[in-house]
Amino acid sequence: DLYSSVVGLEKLLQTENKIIQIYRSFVFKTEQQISELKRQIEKLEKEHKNTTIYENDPFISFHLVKRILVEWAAVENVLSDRLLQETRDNITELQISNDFPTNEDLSGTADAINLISDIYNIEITSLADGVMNGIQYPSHLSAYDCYILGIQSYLRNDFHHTYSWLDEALKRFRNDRNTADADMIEKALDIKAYSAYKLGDLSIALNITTELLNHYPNNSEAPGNIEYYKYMLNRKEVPKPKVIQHSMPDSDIAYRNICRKTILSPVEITPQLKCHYVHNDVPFLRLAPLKEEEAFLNPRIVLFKDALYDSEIKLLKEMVKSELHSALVVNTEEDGDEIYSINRVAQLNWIKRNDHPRMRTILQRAEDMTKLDPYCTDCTEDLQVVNYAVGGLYKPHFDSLEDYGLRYVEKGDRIATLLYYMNDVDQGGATVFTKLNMGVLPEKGTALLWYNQLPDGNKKDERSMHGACPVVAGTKWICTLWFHAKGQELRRPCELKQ
Ligand SMILES: O=C(O)CCC(=O)C(=O)O
Ligand SMILES: [Fe+2]
Repeated sequence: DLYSSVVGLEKLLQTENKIIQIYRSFVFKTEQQISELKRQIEKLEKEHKNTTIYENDPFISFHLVKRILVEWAAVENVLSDRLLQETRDNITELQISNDFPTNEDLSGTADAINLISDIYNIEITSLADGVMNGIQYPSHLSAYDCYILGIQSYLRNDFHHTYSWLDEALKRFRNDRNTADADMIEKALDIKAYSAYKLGDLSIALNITTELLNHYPNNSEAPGNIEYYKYMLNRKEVPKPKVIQHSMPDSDIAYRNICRKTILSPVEITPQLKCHYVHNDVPFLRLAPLKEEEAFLNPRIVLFKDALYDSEIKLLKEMVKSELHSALVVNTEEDGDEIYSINRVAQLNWIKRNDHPRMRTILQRAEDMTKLDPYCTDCTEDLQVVNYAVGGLYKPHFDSLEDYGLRYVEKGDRIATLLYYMNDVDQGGATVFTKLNMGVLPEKGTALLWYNQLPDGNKKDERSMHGACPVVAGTKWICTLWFHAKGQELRRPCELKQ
């Protein structure tokens, strides 16, 4: 998908530019043809006007026949179909390229907007006004935009959002008659009524359909529907909503609740959280100590400031940019196969430790922070660089691979996660720990460190469940280094004790 990463969006922008160029070129060439056409018509018209049949001209018949048969025929050729065909071919070529958005991109962007509304509890009207959690953004949604979002939600059988978006679209069409299109309003009323019916509200469905029939007396469906709604209402049976309300797992509820909070660090423990400079007895760190900040005490979760430098961030982004691909997750139901999932919307790529000489310094600092060994084979995975676009998220999960079958056993489990934030996110995108009721907002250059295994290293720490809240505005870049149990035997026992 193109919409779910910054790189994809850059491609889309280039694609749009190509569309502009194709049509501009068509217009330019057509204008040239038109002026050539004018020139030729004027020339032949002049000759035509100068022709008098009764004049003493020996060539009169030759000229007249030649003009009509040869010269006017040539005029016809100036208007070539080729230009139109060429333009259509260029557009088709673009449409079948990988850089052209698909219907999935459109529904994906609509899903992202609906998700932001749900997770952050933002009213559709406020969202459409570009106001998100009290922040006014420069961009907003038109009546037509709301209509399209309504149709997209409808195609997903998501009648709640369909109803809200079409309601909003109709309000906006009413306020701005210029953009109102009669067919669109008719369709919006029709689907809005149907959504109300699907949501189990027959009287609203009846009201909207009556309004529909008042404005569009020729609508063929409305009379029958009105009759049906009246009949159902008279039966006085309370109709059951036809939509299945999916019950949210507890972890999702906790996730949503923490994502909504404005202060993510738990008030109860904030006064106890300390920050200090650490040198871990490393001579270099005595000169340039690490800045460590506690984010949680039990289990211990810490932040390191300046864990990644701006130049390194720039380098890492450049290294992955051209080859980002959609994130996969391990499928717990099917033998740990990797699958696409709505639980993780992001694009990523991996960097090997030998891909660039500067990886050495980055790993050196990782070692200083974690006191774990990042160099040995199987001690860590490659560095995973991830980009989330608007709506990008990672639902609550464990990094520990305990539940995912045997294929990871060789390396040992992921005992610790070191997550670097590569930018400040305009809004959203916090990392939240659902069992701990706390979260951390991305801050450029800062790294977050936590343990996924209990101190004895043999079992997943249930408290390590975490997720990434949806990005509301801007984009989010992170990179992650997972430390595996293998190779850490000498470092782990004492260091992970609390
Ligand atoms: O993006 C985040 O904040 C969390 C990412 C994460 O949990 C992961 O990649 O495993
Ligand atoms: Fe994770």
